Amino acid sequence: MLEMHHIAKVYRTETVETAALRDFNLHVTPGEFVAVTGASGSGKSTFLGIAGLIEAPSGGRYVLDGVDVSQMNDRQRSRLRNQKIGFVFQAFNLIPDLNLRDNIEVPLGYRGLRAAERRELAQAALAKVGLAGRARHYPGQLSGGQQQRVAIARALAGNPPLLLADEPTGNLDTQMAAGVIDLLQELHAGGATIVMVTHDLHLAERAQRIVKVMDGQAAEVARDARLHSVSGSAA
Ligand SMILES: Nc1ncnc2c1ncn2[C@@H]1O[C@H](COP(=O)(O)OP(=O)(O)OP(=O)(O)O)[C@@H](O)[C@H]1O
Repeated sequence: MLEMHHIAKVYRTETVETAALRDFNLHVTPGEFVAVTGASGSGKSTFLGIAGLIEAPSGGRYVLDGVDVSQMNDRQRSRLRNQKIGFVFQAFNLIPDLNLRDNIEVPLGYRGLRAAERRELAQAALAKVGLAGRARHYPGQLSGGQQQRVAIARALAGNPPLLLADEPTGNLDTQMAAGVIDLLQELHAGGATIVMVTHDLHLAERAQRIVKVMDGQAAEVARDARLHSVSGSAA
């Protein structure tokens, strides 16, 4: 689904050159739920920007859902992004003046779907996240956890092969965060491929696999190490 081979990303200013990613390798297979974690400045956002086709890598090869996107220009990348990727952001990014159904329909419009089809997909996505009865409500009438569920519905409405989540519970209290992670786990159980960036190790534990970014490189976190780091037990 997502294959990164020796990805490099260098940011250059007049005086400084920063290697944000260097020899970054990651394979995510269809149906996996992967948490990407790491310290501040380790390169998580840079990874997400490249994975989400927002930025181009400086080097290496990135294959997304069978398509080599390494050499694509901005226009080609953004067209593919609409088809292949559903994004979930920390700040939900819902449009306050649109009701929930219209919020979900916006990106479906970018994909060229007709009105009746958009409506059907939006309603189905709302049902999937348990908010079918709220289609005409506005984001401001919902709790933060519910807003994030709508944002997840928006991300998955067009059935993109890959769901990318950037600190999806960062703006939520513990209980609401747990609900959002439950939902991601449900979607994963239903076959979705999910890559979630989080600095929170407890949340990362809820994923099927954890990858830690250190100094611009990805390392698998072994299961024993995970248990040890969270519970203090190597059992
Ligand atoms: N646009 C940019 N221009 C210059 N340097 C950048 C740019 N974006 C990121 N960097 C640098 O690249 C490195 C990786 O940054 P990145 O934002 O990917 O880390 P992060 O793990 O997401 O951090 P955080 O958890 O704090 O968001 C850092 O040293 C950062 O300063």
